[in-house]
Amino acid sequence: MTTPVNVTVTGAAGQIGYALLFRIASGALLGPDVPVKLRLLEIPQAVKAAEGTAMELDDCAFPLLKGIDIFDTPEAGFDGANIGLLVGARPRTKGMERSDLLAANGGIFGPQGKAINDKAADDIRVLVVGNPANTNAYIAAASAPDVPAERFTAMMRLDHNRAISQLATKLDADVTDIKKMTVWGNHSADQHPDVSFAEVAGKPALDLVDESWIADYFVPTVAKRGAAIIEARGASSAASAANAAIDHVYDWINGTPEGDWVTPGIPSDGSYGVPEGLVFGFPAVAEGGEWKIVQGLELSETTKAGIQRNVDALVAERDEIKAMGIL
Ligand SMILES: NC(=O)c1ccc[n+]([C@@H]2O[C@H](COP(=O)([O-])OP(=O)(O)OC[C@H]3O[C@@H](n4cnc5c(N)ncnc54)[C@H](O)[C@@H]3O)[C@@H](O)[C@H]2O)c1
Ligand SMILES: O=C(O)C[C@H](O)C(=O)O
Repeated sequence: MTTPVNVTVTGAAGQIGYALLFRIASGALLGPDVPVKLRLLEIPQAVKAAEGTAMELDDCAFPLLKGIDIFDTPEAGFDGANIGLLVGARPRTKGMERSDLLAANGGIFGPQGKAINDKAADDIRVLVVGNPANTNAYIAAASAPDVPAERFTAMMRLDHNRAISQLATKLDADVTDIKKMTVWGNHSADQHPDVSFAEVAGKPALDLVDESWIADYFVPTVAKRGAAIIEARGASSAASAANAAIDHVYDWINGTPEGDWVTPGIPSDGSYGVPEGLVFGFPAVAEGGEWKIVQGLELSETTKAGIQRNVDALVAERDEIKAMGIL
């Protein structure tokens, strides 16, 4: 039998964890022939709830699920991990400044990065979902000097999927007709959703929608969708976030379809003027388990400005965590 892949999920007892674990166990993360072992990492107070979720996973009798273990230290949770889904994070609570949020998450993603460095399998691939996802991924990567930085990624796929859905709705098109969508930058309201290169059933999207719709509806709707979901549900997105995490990892491992690209948050190699190392949403294809940034795109002034806005925001976060001595 194929050796099971060890998948560590942090924040396993949270709402994204609950939407994610059953899909991983069903084979959606890696494919219908790949057995998995789940390693659930939680804080001690939430271990009991994680045990409840594990009982439910058992009760599904998933053919591909070959084991579930629950841990409350990163060293144990990431021991032998092939895939790490870093979902658990410190949410912003009332009265908390942005710097407090960065400091609290630095205290989570620094030690988790170190544990990945020391304990994970050589082929470890990490997706950070917990916010602020791009900077948390940066902190984890910087805390794992022995792991290639490009193995640390942040989730921009939810923004990418939201952008596809908005364009499809506007044009009454099928989502599968939309290719080459891009969301540059940070998973925050600063992000720059970009239809410049998108195609709809083979036609340039820019020939089908006008500039005012893009600027006044599309960009703010996609960028503020997370807040709109919170407003409507009274809780942040969970199933759509879990779905995007599945899409990101599935494509990373199995490759992106020919003639299309997706948006992962990946450490910059300096492409498009983004400072090296910043974890940034880029148009990218996956081949042989590696993300490759799509090169040679001719950027409009609007796209260049959107990229710069995100660079400035992420550089500010990076400088802030360095000033706080987190790295
Ligand atoms: N990148 C994205 O697109 C995206 C989308 C939606 C949500 N998010 C973020 O994902 C994160 C999780 O969301 P949720 O709705 O599941 O939150 P949640 O509060 O329901 O669950 C978070 C879980 O993480 C656990 N946790 C906290 N610190 C931990 C640690 N050090 N180690 C292990 N587990 C820890 C908590 O005990 C809790 O069970 C949040 O930061 C949220 O903002 C990101
Ligand atoms: O958790 C949030 O603040 C929102 C989330 O990142 C989302 O985009 O849905």
